Amino acid sequence: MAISAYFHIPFCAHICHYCDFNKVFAAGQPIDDYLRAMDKEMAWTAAEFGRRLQTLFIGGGTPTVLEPAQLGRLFESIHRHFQFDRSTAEFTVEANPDGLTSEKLAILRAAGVNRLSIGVQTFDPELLCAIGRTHRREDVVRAVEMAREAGFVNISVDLMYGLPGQTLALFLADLEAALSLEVAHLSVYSLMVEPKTMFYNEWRKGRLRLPGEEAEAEMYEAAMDRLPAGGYRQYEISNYALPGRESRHNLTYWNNEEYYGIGAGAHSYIDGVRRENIGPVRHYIAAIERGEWPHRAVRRLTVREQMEEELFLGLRKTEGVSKARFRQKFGCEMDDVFGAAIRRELACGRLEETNGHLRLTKRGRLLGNEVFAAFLGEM
Ligand SMILES: C[S@@+](CC[C@H](N)C(=O)[O-])C[C@H]1O[C@@H](n2cnc3c(N)ncnc32)[C@H](O)[C@@H]1O
Ligand SMILES: C[S@@+](CC[C@H](N)C(=O)[O-])C[C@H]1O[C@@H](n2cnc3c(N)ncnc32)[C@H](O)[C@@H]1O
Ligand code: SF4
Repeated sequence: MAISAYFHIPFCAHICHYCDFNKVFAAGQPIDDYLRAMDKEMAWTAAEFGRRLQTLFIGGGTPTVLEPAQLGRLFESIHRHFQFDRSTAEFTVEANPDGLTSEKLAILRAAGVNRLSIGVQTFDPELLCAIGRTHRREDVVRAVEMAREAGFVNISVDLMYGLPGQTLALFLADLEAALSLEVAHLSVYSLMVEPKTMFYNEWRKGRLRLPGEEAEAEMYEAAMDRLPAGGYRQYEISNYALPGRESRHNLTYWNNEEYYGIGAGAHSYIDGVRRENIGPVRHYIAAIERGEWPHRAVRRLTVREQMEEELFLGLRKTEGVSKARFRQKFGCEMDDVFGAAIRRELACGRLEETNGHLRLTKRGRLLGNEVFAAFLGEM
């Protein structure tokens, strides 16, 4: 059976003030050793769990900071260890708007990459500076143009809201600018202030001026109104797509299906077991060079935990969780397991039932975390 695979490239040319993903400043890093270590992890993974892939996602960090020759080696490894059908597999690479070149884009296309996810966050020059991004609005327009010239049709753009100093008016302007790009897919994330980021330090010192909960909710609602008016369907709490352009890779996560995670800090889910790889680059390389799987944590989920994940991940999708799929996977009814919490959330209008699916209402989407907390409280 074909499966999804995530490949992590933890290097960035510059570190953004909000980012808590597994990444390091690229200069001086043992990138070639890292790619060799990934090659081994790919070989072990393919031998143990199978070679056939249906979706591939190279994320980071910034995969496109790799030099052309390094990108070539990464793709050579992927093609040597795994098999996928170029015409049907979804193959995404993440990129920043600056630093993308037509040479790199051509290498991606030649390797079978057919989806490009560009991190834009905002188009406003002052906000870009405030969050530590190095690109300008012109870079975004040029990156999208260059990607199209290279043959990319399936392009996605990430935006963020709730940024320090961001107003509803500024965010509405970002939505319009994003719409004018006419890309296939938009992800719209609310800023999370996470430990070990520059923003967290400022926030602790009381120096980070965030828009506040109410303004943030208004921005979320603005996206939920404006993007569908532009032809995009919201298919997940933070994701919007033109018809047929939903991210199949990310849907494997929300459908609680299996995936490989290769590289430092990558997560995988296979046969009911979640694994998290070692994060620090040198420790990851050292484990592999000793001939050991680079795992930091391995946990077999109980059936109960698998059911909870089916519910929580599935509720992120606009269509919700399918009751029939739940029955098929677990041999029992969702209502028998979570009945009391479901009934309460239905009664207060944060959940609804349609076409055999349980899903968040529009209000529920706004209060997503509270709904999840209500379920967890019950458990
Ligand atoms: C981890 S980055 C990797 C891709 C690429 N380096 C970039 O910056 O676009 C992927 C996306 O995660 C989102 N992101 C990162 N940190 C975040 C945070 N603290 N809160 C919300 N979204 C965040 C951003 O929208 C970003 O585009
Ligand atoms: C925030 S999402 C952005 C996706 C993008 N909006 C899209 O539609 O393709 C991607 C980020 O999630 C993280 N990520 C995704 N899958 C992962 C996995 N299996 N293990 C570790 N990190 C993962 C990576 O940091 C990656 O840069
Ligand atoms: S947001 Fe992207 S470019 Fe910025 S530090 Fe995180 S991974 Fe690197």
